[in-house]
Order: sequence, then structure tokens, then C-alpha cells
Amino acid sequence: MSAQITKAEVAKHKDEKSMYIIIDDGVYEIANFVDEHPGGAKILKRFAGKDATKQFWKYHSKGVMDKWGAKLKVGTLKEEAKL
Ligand code: HEM
Repeated sequence: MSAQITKAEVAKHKDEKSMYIIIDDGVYEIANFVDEHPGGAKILKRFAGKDATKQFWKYHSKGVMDKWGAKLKVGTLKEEAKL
């Protein structure tokens, strides 16, 4: 079972040491990926600690997730009550 990570926890990971982004219900560690991102490091860093689902699916096809998803995934977004 993969780790359940809250949105608040994701938000803490936003620098070079550790950079999390959310895509759908997955949490991805991209600190070591930003420099090889074909779309550039800058745009990725802008989403560090945040949900990038909409932007991800705007620029990538499912094949990108199939190739990279498992390598970068560190957990699943924890379901929280929406108040
Ligand atoms: C885990 C997260 C991500 C991975 C693994 C990833 C991977 C890739 C790959 C492999 C490409 C090359 C093009 C392709 O094969 O389709 C690409 C291009 C690109 N990515 Fe990402 N990406 C990620 C997140 C993001 C995010 C959050 C943005 C924010 C907008 C972004 C913006 C772009 C852009 C603008 C391009 C260039 C598209 C083009 O030249 O047509 N990516 N990315």
C-alpha cells in the first residue's frame, strides 16, 4: 500500500531538497526530475507543493504518466473532509 499524504504535507515540500506535486490522486517527488523535464524546470517549480492536475493534463498525454508515474510516485493524496 502506498503512503497516504495530506495536502498540508504536500505543501511543505516545495524546495530543492524535496518537491512534491499532486496529479489526480497521486503525489510525486520531482526534486530530482525538474532538471530533466522537457518542458523546463521553471514551470515545474511553480507547482511545487501544489496540485498540478489541470496543467499536467493540458500538456501531456497518458503515455507520460505511464512512463514516469511509477518512478516518481511517493504516495496517494489522503482523502479529507471538504468543509
Ligand atoms: C510528474 C510531473 C511531470 C512529468 C513526468 C512531465 C513530463 C514531461 C515530458 C516527458 C514532456 C515531453 C513531452 C511529452 O513527452 O509529452 C513534458 C513536456 C512539457 N511539460 Fe511536463 N511533466 C510533468 C509536469 C508538468 C507540469 C506540472 C507542467 C505545468 C504546466 C508541465 C508542463 C510541460 C510543458 C509546457 C511541456 C512542453 C510541451 C511541448 O513542448 O509541447 N509539466 N513534460
